[in-house]
Amino acid sequence: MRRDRRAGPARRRRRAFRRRRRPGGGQGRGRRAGSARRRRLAPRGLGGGGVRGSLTGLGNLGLPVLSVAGSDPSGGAGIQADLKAIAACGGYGMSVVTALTAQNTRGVQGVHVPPVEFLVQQLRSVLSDVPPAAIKIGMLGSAEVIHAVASELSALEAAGTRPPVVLDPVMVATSGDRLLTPEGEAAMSRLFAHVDIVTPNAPELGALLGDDAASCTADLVTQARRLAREHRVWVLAKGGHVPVEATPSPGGDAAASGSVTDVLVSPEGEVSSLSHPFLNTRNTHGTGCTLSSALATFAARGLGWLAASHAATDYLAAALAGADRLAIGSGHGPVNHLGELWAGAGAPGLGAASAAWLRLAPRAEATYSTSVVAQLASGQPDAGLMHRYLGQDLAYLVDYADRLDAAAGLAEARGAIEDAAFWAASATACREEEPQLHLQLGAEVPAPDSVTAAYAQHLATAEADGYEALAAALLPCFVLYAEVGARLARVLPAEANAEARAWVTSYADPGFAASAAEAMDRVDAIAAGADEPTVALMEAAIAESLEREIAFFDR
Ligand SMILES: Nc1ncnc2c1ncn2[C@@H]1O[C@H](COP(=O)(O)OP(=O)(O)OP(=O)(O)O)[C@@H](O)[C@H]1O
Ligand SMILES: Cc1ncc(COP(=O)(O)O)c(N)n1
Repeated sequence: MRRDRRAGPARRRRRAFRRRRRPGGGQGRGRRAGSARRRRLAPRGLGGGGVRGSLTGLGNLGLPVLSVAGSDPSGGAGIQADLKAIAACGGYGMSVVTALTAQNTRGVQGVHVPPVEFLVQQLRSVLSDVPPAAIKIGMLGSAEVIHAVASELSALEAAGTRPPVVLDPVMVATSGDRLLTPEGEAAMSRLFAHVDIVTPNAPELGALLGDDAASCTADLVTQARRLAREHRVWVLAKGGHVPVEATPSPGGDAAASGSVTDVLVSPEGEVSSLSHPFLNTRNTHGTGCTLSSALATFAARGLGWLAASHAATDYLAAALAGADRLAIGSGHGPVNHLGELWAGAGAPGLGAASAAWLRLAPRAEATYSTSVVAQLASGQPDAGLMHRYLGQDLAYLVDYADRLDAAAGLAEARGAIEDAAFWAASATACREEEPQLHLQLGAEVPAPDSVTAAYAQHLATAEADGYEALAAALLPCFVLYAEVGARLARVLPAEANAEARAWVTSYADPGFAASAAEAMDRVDAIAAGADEPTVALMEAAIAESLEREIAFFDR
């Protein structure tokens, strides 16, 4: 399929966040969780707290959730992550800042804890005006801060107004940098009497118990039960640091194989496991912050701790699955907090072609199960299969280049000179450049088979429908190949053979990604000038081309 590496850089980065099917049917589970509303356990020692009801006309959306946490100026963790997660999960986020960090995706360069009196002032300002429906506590920084927060919570308890409280006992960042003084670590348990649920990761759980970090789920369960029993508190012990058997596979935004298990233990010692596919991504900065904020928000919305834990881990799994599409920073990037929303409802300003492609993302996942892509991902594609596929691709490219030229002609006729130049340059690359890969891999041009012919027929029909439909029909060949190239580059085994490596290198090329992004931008712009029926025609053409691509890869 054809894409052009010489067609110039994309003007804007493509915003292509794909919706990913949630592991284990997240929606269904969410619905089950919803039915658990009202069964939420009241905070210990309190008369209820609970759901505030539909005060706003938004149902149980938009209830205030307070994050008491540190600031991460790079936006992936701390209050910045919390506010995004709270919003994404349906809450109204508020934040009281405990500490400022100088950090980015590579690590923490500095920590500043402002005077504790000012923290107390912030808390009282917020609490006296906007009683939160739940509170999440994150980075505290020092023992002094811990004591101050404990006192404020205890004042709320005395007044009978403490809402559900989630404590993420943040000690060390993903980068390994310390976020709490040793005195603070020792003081952390002082807060347990004033919170409902604690969400330690494995090293934090070990530290809280004066034990080693759990190295398997069974140990995590044992330790979580101990903490829950000793402090009469719910414990959601996170399994992200517990070793997992993982082998790369292509079947996810980040490759998934094996699972990560979090463990929820009630104060009475009842254990529930929450498992999600392990995602082979380095973009895990702020997962703990995100999870605890989501948990607080679902509690604010009236879910019990088990239901809220399911909903929160499902949300996080989806945000993690979309993390690689954000591409923020050079270290451990953030999760994609709003990716599911953008994919579902669309994002403001998103072009019609981009939006159509986002909506098609669940369908596009089928690409990774096709014989050709799955075998390429294994690193050892069957030679016969590749020969057949590459030969048909050569045959396809002949026709595709002609259609690109046709698009150039139609664009020129309308005076769209830049579009015309882009399509024409793409056609040239399609004839002169791309087949070199195929020929290098030993392909010969055969007669088009029925799949290739059907794709050619679809492009011909699109051309007959007009410039807009043709441009739309040409698009998936660019963007799907760029996406497949990028994803396979992440999961290709080190021992991949030369054929797999050459294919993946070719389509993971940044110049090609830029061309695909430019194609998307141009088709978005074409759609922006089209009327509604034409946009509908374009959306249908994109969907049809995707089907043809999937069929093409499945030989
Ligand atoms: N690679 C992964 N794939 C899937 N889920 C993950 C992965 N890494 C972490 N998680 C999930 O993210 C959440 C946070 O887990 P983790 O044990 O890493 O906590 P944490 O150390 O507090 O997070 P952070 O990375 O923010 O420090 C858990 O729900 C865990 O299951
Ligand atoms: C302000 C702040 N709070 C919490 C974390 C922990 O998040 P992570 O462990 O993902 O770095 C962080 N890095 N920064």
